[in-house]
Amino acid sequence: MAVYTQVPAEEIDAFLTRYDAGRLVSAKGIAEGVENSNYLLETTGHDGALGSGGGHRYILTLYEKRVDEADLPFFMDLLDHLGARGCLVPRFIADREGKRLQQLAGRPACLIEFLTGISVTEPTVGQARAAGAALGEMHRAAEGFTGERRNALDLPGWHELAAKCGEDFDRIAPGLGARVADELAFLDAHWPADLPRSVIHADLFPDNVLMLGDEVTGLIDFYFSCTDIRAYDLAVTHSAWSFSHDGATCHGDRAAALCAGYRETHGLTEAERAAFPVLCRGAALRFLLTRAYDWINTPADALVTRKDPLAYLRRLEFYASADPAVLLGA
Ligand SMILES: Nc1ncnc2c1ncn2[C@@H]1O[C@H](COP(=O)(O)OP(=O)(O)OP(=O)(O)O)[C@@H](O)[C@H]1O
Ligand SMILES: N[C@@H](CCO)C(=O)O
Repeated sequence: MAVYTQVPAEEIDAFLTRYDAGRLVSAKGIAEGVENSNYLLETTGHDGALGSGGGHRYILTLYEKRVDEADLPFFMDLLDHLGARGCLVPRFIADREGKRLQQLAGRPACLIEFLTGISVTEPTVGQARAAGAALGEMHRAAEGFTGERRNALDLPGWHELAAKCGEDFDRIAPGLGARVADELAFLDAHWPADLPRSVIHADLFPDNVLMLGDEVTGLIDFYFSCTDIRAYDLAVTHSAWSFSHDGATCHGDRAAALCAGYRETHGLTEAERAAFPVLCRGAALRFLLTRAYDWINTPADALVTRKDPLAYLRRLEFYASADPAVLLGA
């Protein structure tokens, strides 16, 4: 459950009066997600009347722990850029004075366009292909975007996170601290330096892709987007779409379809293909580390469901021993 900040309905209704969005009909806290507080709002629409197909929908997001308010203009500009180039991404909605960033219940808050679709929990091969194609389209559309944001969760950032977890790693699994230290040393020695960089999503998990059947209807949750190695985005997506939830099984057909979809809309250079296994190891370590940090620092009885760091240790071990040709499926 991720509603960290409870906002009374009257307060949301009063907040909406800043916009041409109508009056509040319903507000429901959204259980999915771990980072921010999200509400699904239904309103009467700006004419004050319920449309025949029901009300108008919006997402209300209150920014919590990892999103820095100073980064929000970067995310807003990026989504404007991508949306203007045909990507199905949600726009931040401006109030009557043109303001998109607000304060609500003491937190930075934004009203966001609602996109239809559902996030799949067990992607099919067709859905993995569509996700890969959507990632490639996003990378194409991002060309020419001039905004820059450092990836706080890059290799130096992983070192910092690992240092913060320290001795507590071994409370999650005996030997985990030593394994993380070994992997960091490997990545220090092998992380590629000269691959093409661009703005990347950096968290394109199935829960951040809205779909209807095999069709992508929206890419959401750009709050980790940043400037980094472009093919690292495909590695993150590979780690998120190709495995069983516990990370014990890699579904080669899904992985191959994801990469084929990406090739259809973007493609990889020879250097990106050669570096892909290392990029996948980095992606697996990134999510292992953030999950381990949250595991250690979130009380077991907190409202939010902690995600299993070991599901990413298993992915890491898979990537560390996989045949490179198998990873890309061709
Ligand atoms: N623009 C949108 N249109 C429709 N649904 C949305 C939209 N934005 C968010 N949602 C819904 O809210 C849920 C949580 O949103 P989001 O993934 O942004 O939250 P988060 O707390 O940042 O999560 P995460 O743990 O993935 O970082 C999504 O899974 C989706 O169901
Ligand atoms: N997608 C991340 C959570 C958001 O950082 C995970 O599954 O660990």
